[in-house]
Amino acid sequence: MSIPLQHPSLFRQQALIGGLWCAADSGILQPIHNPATGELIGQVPYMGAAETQRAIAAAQAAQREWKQRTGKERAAVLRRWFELVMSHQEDLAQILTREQGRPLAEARGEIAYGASFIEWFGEEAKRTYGDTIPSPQASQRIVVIKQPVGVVAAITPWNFPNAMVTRKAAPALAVGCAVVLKPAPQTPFSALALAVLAEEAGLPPGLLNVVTGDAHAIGGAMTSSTAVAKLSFTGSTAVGKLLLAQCAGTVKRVSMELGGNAPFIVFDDADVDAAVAGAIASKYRNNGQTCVCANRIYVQSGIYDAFASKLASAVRQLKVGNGLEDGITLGPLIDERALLKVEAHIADALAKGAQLVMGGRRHALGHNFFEPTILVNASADMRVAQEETFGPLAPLFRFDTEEELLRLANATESGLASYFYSRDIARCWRVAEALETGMVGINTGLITSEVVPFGGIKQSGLGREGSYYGTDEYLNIKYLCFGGQ
Ligand SMILES: O=CCCC(=O)O
Repeated sequence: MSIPLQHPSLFRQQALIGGLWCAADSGILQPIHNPATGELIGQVPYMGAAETQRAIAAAQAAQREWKQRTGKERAAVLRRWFELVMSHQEDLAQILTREQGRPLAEARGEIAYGASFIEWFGEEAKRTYGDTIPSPQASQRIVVIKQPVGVVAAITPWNFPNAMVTRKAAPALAVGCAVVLKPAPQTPFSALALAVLAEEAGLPPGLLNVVTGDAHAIGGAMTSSTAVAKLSFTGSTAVGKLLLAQCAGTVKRVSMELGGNAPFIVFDDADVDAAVAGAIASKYRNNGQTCVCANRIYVQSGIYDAFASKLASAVRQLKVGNGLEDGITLGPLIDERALLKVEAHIADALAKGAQLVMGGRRHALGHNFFEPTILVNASADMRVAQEETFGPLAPLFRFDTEEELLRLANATESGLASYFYSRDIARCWRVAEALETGMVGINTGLITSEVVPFGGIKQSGLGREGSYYGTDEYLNIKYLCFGGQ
């Protein structure tokens, strides 16, 4: 299958190690398919530990020189990278929609979102400020400086093939680190295209390496290497725990952006139309395949029926199909495993007393398409209450009091995002402070951008990405004590 691109060189079917585009040592290739059609898009090298170790060595060598550059010099390279990404937005979106499935309009949005991290962290490169601390000793002066951690290993997910790469690589490169990236096996082409543009922007060879292939072998080489100072991972909590355990052996710094189970709460005093619009944005963005997507929708009894009926009307307006076609708002799910999980959550909920308002089945279009689904009378004993569905399923739970709601919303090991709608300012503060999540949307269903600290508490992760807090993840703090003053 060929992709009609204005710049065909953006579609790379090789990995990048130390500035060289290369094949796997074994010569083995991994086929990549379009989730909307099943068609073969292309192939990437199926690499393993040996290639990863070479990428780490190349990164280590390149970082020695890169960390000596000024923040202003590094910022200039990132600025060029940002501009190139934006000027190739259409081609990058075409690649992204084919490998990931999201509608083209949404894919263009992701390219701009991804680029915003390059722009933001390029600007922050000039602001890795230190500190001075008044000394308790008259003869001493105390200064705090920040230095790049060194080589960063990054493992990124398939749900944001572009933006999760830049959200890790941009801050790392901005502060003087080098990166070895393993993109998700389903969506390697967006990451490889970003690397093509980084090269064109003048990023020196070896600073951004992209290794595709055997997740287990590549991850193992990354976590066991003493040359890798930091691992940044976005993906499931189960894999995150495994990587955390592997990183213990070399006491690496880690950032973990793991799974969520976001409550979306609508109080009786909410603006119901605004809450419906927020629920559509939060639940159906990327077809429900976002770690901050609403997973459990709690609606207070007084407006439960009105909300359910307005939500159903809004969901009926969504159009399922191949993301390359005009007017499509929901693409396919990523793979068969994703479909099976949505089906299992629906079957479990129906068996335990929920009722279907709409959807509930694989879509007539076949492949990985699923009907947008709404369930009412969901309850705490159902899998939809306890696990992230990661699909277009909106289960509606009923609650009576704020106290009951907080108990239900916080009854999970996840703590990534939460959302609620209310027009009572006192309640807004009270509930925002009581929700056990790293991020809270109040009267909004969309909460992410490059300027905010994205991240979770509980088992949703460690560390923050984006915002000025995001650079600290790639910096070591060093304190200097000047004696004899
Ligand atoms: O799914 C993870 C990222 C979601 C976002 O950045 O909005």
